[in-house]
Amino acid sequence: MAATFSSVPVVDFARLHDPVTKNEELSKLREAIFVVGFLYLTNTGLEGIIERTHERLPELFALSPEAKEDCNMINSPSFLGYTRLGAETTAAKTDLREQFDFGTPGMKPWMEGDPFWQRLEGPNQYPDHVGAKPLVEEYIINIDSLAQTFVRLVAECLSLPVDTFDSFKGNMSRLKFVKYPPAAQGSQGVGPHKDSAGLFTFLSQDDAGGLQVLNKNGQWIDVPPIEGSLVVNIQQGFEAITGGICAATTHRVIAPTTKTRYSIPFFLGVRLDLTLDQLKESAAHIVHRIPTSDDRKKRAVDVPIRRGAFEESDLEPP
Ligand SMILES: O=C(O)CCC(=O)C(=O)O
Ligand SMILES: [Fe+2]
Repeated sequence: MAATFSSVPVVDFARLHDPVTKNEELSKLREAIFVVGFLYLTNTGLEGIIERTHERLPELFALSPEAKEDCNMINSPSFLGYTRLGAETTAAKTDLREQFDFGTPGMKPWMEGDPFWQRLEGPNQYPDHVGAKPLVEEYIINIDSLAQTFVRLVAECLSLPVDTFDSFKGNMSRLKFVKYPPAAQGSQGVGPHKDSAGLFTFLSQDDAGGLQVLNKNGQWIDVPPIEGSLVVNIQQGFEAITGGICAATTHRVIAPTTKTRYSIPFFLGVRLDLTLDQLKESAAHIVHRIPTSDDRKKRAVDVPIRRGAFEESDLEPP
């Protein structure tokens, strides 16, 4: 039976940078990437900006319905802006959450003649609230830099050259502010899903709880809050470029019953101009470079990949 997990491992970002502890921490990271697809990242140095941002969320969500409608996502071809409570469905059920979506600042509006995929990269719609724009921009700059460092550490833990994944980064990443109001016991905050369009997610959750991940035995495992940490998970974009070896894990949020849950996920974007052929070629190349003694690589080339982006026959033999 495939190795599975009963809790989400903790990886210490500071220890990944200390020459004395680096190798030990890299092997924890490797195990988390291969077996769980989720980990807590602690000691990131972003605790200050994360705390300051959480402090501002209640007032942003308390803006008038008109102020929020003014920046409704419906106006944005890039799916950026506000989504009201109950407007989103996951796994055929309504999610009980309200959210603001932002993208990496500086994107130009799509123009006739631009490639069609570029419509997904566009300018933000900020709520009309003092300090909202600079806060979002500061958060994105900081977390984007952490995310890029993290991806290099992932390459290292897989024994790949550190820059292996650099060229897969997209022009635009996404940041969300999310509010889950209290609801009846067992209600769906967000239904079971895998994060899709990017490489990795970096989530800051408050102390309300409710996040769960699905292990390979079909059990839901709690991801209780650890103060100051980020919960990091693999997205399907990364799963595709690693030929299914590093798989995205299904997760969900059970709505809180007594207090509001606020969370801040950041989705590191993948390049949107990759063709399927380029993706297959680079995935085969990456899988090929992961040491042959590795069990998971053997599985990736031996058996059909159920959750990968393509069939086993596309991979080179080890
Ligand atoms: O809000 C959370 O804690 C998780 C959100 C999530 O999984 C998502 O938006 O993809
Ligand atoms: Fe998610």
